Amino acid sequence: MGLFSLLTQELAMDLGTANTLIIHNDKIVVDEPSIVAIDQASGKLVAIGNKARQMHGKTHQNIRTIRPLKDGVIADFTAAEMMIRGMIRMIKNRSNFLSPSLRMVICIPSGSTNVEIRAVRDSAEHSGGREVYMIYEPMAAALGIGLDVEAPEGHMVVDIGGGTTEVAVISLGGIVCNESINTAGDVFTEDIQAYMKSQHNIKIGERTAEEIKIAVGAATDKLDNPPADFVVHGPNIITSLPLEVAVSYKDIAAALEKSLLKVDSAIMKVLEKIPPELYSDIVKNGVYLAGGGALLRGLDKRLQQKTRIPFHVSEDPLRAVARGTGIALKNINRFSFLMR
Ligand SMILES: Nc1ncnc2c1ncn2[C@@H]1O[C@H](COP(=O)(O)OP(=O)(O)OP(=O)(O)O)[C@@H](O)[C@H]1O
Repeated sequence: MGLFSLLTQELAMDLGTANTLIIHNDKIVVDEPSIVAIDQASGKLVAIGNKARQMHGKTHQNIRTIRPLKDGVIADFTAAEMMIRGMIRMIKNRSNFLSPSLRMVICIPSGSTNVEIRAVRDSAEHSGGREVYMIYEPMAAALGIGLDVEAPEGHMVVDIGGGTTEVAVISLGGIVCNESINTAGDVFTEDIQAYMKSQHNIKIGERTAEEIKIAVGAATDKLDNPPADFVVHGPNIITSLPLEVAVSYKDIAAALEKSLLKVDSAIMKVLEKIPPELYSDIVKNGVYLAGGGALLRGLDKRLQQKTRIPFHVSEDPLRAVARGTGIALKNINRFSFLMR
């Protein structure tokens, strides 16, 4: 090990609205929900990641759970810094991680403003980052999927995260055209809460709605292998008495339809903007789906039917962006032109 590598530690971070992943030495060393629990009186950190998530919706007045990111960008600076610091500390606890000088690559939504980018950079620097580089999420997703982003060939990626859906066409190491909308996993979860209230008179929390989405979430009401119904318990919104409701994937497809139409429309907008030479590459190569939203059952089939272009769900879509950020870090000189 050279002196440089002893003095400089490197890590790649997928700082997401829903989940934060850190790659160190080519391994995912942190994979935690992006949430912290704070003591209201002292302002001190009580829990982070999974532990804080377990408290979400169950706290008393002295403890507040905060998700520091909203719509893909930092919404609460103090909480974001606490979270980044705490997650970096998790690596230190797991290994002999020294951080005299920390080099970090962090991904950011392609629609970020300069102020939002500055916020991520400041938070990373305050958390110990000496050299901080940024890479746009769709570019990281494409690298993580294994696409040759430098080739003179069009690749299209749709990354449906917790806060944003990013649609981008990449060629020659750059984003040729893109759309970024705030309709993604968090909105799908809210749709399910609203649907359960309006259709079944049952009140459910964010965590239960997310469980339903994972268990029976679907983008179409015609699935070849439908999942079993998911049974939900909660209070009747009128009587407050306990209710039990069996939710089917068809219910969830109906609940998500309005939001999925917005995703369809973002994809159509990008397809309309693609230069013809790249369009034919995309028809040939297909479009890659990444992010947790890619796991919605039947989403690839739905999009394929709407566009008549093949859609592929990438391998381990929840980790594609983190993998790509790690690849960018490992090849920092080669990919410096992809970073800010
Ligand atoms: N099996 C599943 N089906 C549907 N949605 C899922 C599934 N698993 C996870 N999700 C959703 O995926 C979202 C998280 O995805 P991901 O980790 O890619 O987002 P993120 O990187 O944190 O967010 P962003 O990129 O918007 O900042 C959450 O809304 C989560 O509920």
